[in-house]
Amino acid sequence: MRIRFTKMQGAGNDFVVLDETRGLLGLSTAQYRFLADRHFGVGADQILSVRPAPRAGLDFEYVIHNADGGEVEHCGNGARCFVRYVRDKGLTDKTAVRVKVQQGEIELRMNPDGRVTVNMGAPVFDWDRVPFNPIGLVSDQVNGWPVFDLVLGGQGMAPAIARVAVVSMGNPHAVQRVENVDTAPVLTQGPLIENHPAFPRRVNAGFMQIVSRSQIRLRVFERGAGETLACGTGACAAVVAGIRQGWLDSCVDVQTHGGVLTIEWAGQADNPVMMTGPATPVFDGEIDIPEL
Ligand SMILES: N[C@@H](CCC[C@H](N)C(=O)O)C(=O)O
Repeated sequence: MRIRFTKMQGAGNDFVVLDETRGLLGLSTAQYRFLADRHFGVGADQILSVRPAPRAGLDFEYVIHNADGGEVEHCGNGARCFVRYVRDKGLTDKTAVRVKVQQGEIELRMNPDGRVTVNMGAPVFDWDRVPFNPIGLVSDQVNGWPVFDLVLGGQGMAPAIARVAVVSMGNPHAVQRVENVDTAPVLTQGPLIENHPAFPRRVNAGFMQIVSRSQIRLRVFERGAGETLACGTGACAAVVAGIRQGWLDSCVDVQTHGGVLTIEWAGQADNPVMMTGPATPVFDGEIDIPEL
């Protein structure tokens, strides 16, 4: 099967975007994995499939698959690329669109400066909904906010403890504070946190360096994709965790290896998290996808 695609990136988190507004392509898990493969396919952290709105009042639905082929609930950088894509391709001329993702509905707005603002919805702290099982973990409180010690041990590494705050932005995140993201153990601890048994659907592992009350540096080892140059939901989760622990103000610039995302959160559980950042097309192409 030969399909058309658009390659996009948002702060260096890269995507293959597929137009399924006129019919589903019916790709298998292995075919998503093939598209994401940087040697045999196009190469991407995630695949975004744009579909028609499932009900009146919505403009579209978009479905997200990680590079490992698994479908996921949410993707912040992908949301910004999605809205740029539907406008560039003439699928809508609206500057504000409402879209269904797996875990709900989100609103997106194109700004005059070309950046995109996404209302990511309210963070979720209900452990069952993350999902997260804290039973048996040592916990503490920072500014009245619970943090948990994950005991990590892998082949060839001394046992380590990662003290994480847990939050869902529709998808699960475990965020720890580090002195310096450049030397943080992202590649050694990341896979161990991702697969820690306290997270039954695995988790995205964030490493946050506080620069000031309005600026952090962040690296994220993403579930199903490994370390990416930026993670939008990870940036939201880190800022929420930093505000809750008393370290950050309500508007924070998040410096990632791929660019800056601006995150705003008023601090109450039901306040939505707003994310603003870039969304850039890279190229259009066609590819033959094997039967997999
Ligand atoms: N890169 C994304 C997050 C994509 C999904 C994530 N890997 C997960 O499995 O939850 C973002 O920008 O938020």
